[in-house]
Amino acid sequence: MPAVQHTRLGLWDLYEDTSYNHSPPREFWAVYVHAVPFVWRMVCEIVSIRQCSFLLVCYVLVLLLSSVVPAIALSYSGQLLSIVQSAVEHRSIDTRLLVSVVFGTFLSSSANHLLVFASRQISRPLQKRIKLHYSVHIFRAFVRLDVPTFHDPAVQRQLEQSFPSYQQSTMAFTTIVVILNIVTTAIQLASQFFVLVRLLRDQTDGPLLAFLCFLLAFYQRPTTHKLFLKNRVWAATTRNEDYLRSEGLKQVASNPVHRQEIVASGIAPFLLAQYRDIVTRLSTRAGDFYDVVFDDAGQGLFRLILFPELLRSLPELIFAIRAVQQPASIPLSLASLTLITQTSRSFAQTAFALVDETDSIADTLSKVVQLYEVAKIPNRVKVAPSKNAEQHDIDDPDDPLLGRPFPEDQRTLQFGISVEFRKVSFKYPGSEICALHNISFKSKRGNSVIVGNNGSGKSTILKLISRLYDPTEGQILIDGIDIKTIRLADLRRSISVLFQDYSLFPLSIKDNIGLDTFIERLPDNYDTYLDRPVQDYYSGLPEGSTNAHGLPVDYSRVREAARIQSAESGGSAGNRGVSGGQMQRIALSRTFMRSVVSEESVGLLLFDEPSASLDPAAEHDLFERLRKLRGNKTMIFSSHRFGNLTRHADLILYMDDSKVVEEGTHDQLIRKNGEYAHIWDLQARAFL
Ligand SMILES: Nc1ncnc2c1ncn2[C@@H]1O[C@H](COP(=O)(O)OP(=O)(O)OP(=O)(O)O)[C@@H](O)[C@H]1O
Repeated sequence: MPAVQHTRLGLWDLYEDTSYNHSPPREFWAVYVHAVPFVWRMVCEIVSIRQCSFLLVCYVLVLLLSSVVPAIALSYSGQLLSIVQSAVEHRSIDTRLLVSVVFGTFLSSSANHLLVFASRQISRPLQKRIKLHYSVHIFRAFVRLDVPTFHDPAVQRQLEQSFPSYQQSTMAFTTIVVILNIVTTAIQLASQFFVLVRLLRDQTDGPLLAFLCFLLAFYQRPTTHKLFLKNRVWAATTRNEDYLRSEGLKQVASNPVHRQEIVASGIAPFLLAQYRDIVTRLSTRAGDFYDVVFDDAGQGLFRLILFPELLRSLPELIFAIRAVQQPASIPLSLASLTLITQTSRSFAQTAFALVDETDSIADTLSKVVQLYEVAKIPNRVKVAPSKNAEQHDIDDPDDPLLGRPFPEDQRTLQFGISVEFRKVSFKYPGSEICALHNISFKSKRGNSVIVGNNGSGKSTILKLISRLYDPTEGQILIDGIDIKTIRLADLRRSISVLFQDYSLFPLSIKDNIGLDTFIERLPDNYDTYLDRPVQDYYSGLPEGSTNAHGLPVDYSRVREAARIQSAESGGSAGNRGVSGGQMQRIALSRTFMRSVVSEESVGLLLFDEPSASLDPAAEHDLFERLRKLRGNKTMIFSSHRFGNLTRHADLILYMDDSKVVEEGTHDQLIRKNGEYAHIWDLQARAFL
């Protein structure tokens, strides 16, 4: 029975599923073994990128060459010291040997510089190509997710952790570098070990010292907090009201969306007082989760800082002790002692580097695994196997051919699509409240309107028809076919929808698919960006302050030169001077364009409050256009307004509290004299 362990860390509650906790050695090796196929896949992908195989081979060669240079240099400096020692002892010098050693030292140092230069020159284009390739991989990982999956906080967190900086993702290249570093450091270590053994061959304590350095360095790894072991499953949350409020207030103060409210209501001093109060109350307890975890990990510090230092001085220490114990066994000259300590130290440093890298590779490897695993997060909205249709082998849930083709005859779409709800109930993910409760209706081809109070479930019906979510219970039929069995791409192609909470993309109006007269008045017409997807950058001096030379800081000239709009000229933050109603018209145009351009493939149009932000003339115009556009297509509206829309509707659903309470045409519902008739009466009276 898997157990969840609860720990309090400061203000935070940590919940850990202990069934994932393994002993450290198993944990350590599992990361490596699990990562092998993923790394192999990554290397294959990199090699298949244009020119990357050539660059990669050059890069590997350069690194391999660089890894043996330190041993060669070490061997030359050893020989140099021997020459000095024999010169001191015998008062003579072998000039030819000296020249060749000096020349060799010069050559090895030049080779080192040259190789460092070459590796930089090769790594830049290699890194850029790999980065471009993986930016497409990451884009796909994001764009393929459906609504409930994407909005799941756990999935959001995984995406954040796997792609902390979307544009800057150099993960794959870093992995290659880390792996190659391990290989080259191991070669360095082996070659230096060889030089060391050769140099210390005649010393009684030489091999012992070398062995000791190697062993100690290998076991001396930095400690990791157990939470950051790669296979653990945990979540941390805080319920501290003060902390939540302080974070909320910080966002209120920093997010541009709230500025208008803060200024207009003059609440800045109130917010400040509130924030100051809370921060004083929280004092040092306030902190994000990772701050608390690192405070908790403090005890590893002694081992981390003190011990490596001790280890680095170990050669000198041992030799000093040996000198006291057995003066006859230690090297006699200072030159020999220097040679031994220098070589041992260089060896130990390389060994340390190897240990550090083995630790970082575990981290890197698990990121490679994440890079591929995140791209496979299963979507919640799945195509179900249908009884009558031929099913594909469900190996790839993203296969666009999965499911039943719809419609079987494309020509039928021009006559519209029927929609039927059978005992449908629905709760939004993570919500306990029923947004729809046991709803049944049949909207035949034609024009239906869903009306009702705020929060009664109108928008939710449209979201279920477009299969953003699946019902918690019950069944939805599209032209008599279970919606879950229909091929998703076909379903989406045949439905065009305008949501109440529509969003316009941070792209040009053209890209948003726009068609309206006010666009001509915008400075760049259709090319006007609604919201700039790229931020402008400014130097750190605040506008209106004075710099160190006493000059007032004014950005207007650089702004003008760079053609950057300031907030005053109406556009650096938020949308570029487009009103709410105009935004809605752009969104409507998008829906219209889809229906006009792909007239044959769209059979169902869904409109959620399409005229909420429109002026009366624009609203009239909208319904005129809809009438012309509609032909025989099915249209389903959700609306608060009763009027022409409901009067001519083939079916009206009146909703209250997640249920359909009345159903019929306008005349039928008026005759019934229920809720619909009551509201109609209220709205009509407002015009008397
Ligand atoms: N994403 C969501 N997560 C959780 N609950 C939601 C979500 N969206 C809507 N709800 C809840 O579902 C219920 C129905 O909402 P819905 O948006 O369908 O109502 P509506 O009739 O369209 O309202 P309105 O007239 O205000 O647009 C409401 O109680 C709402 O709070």
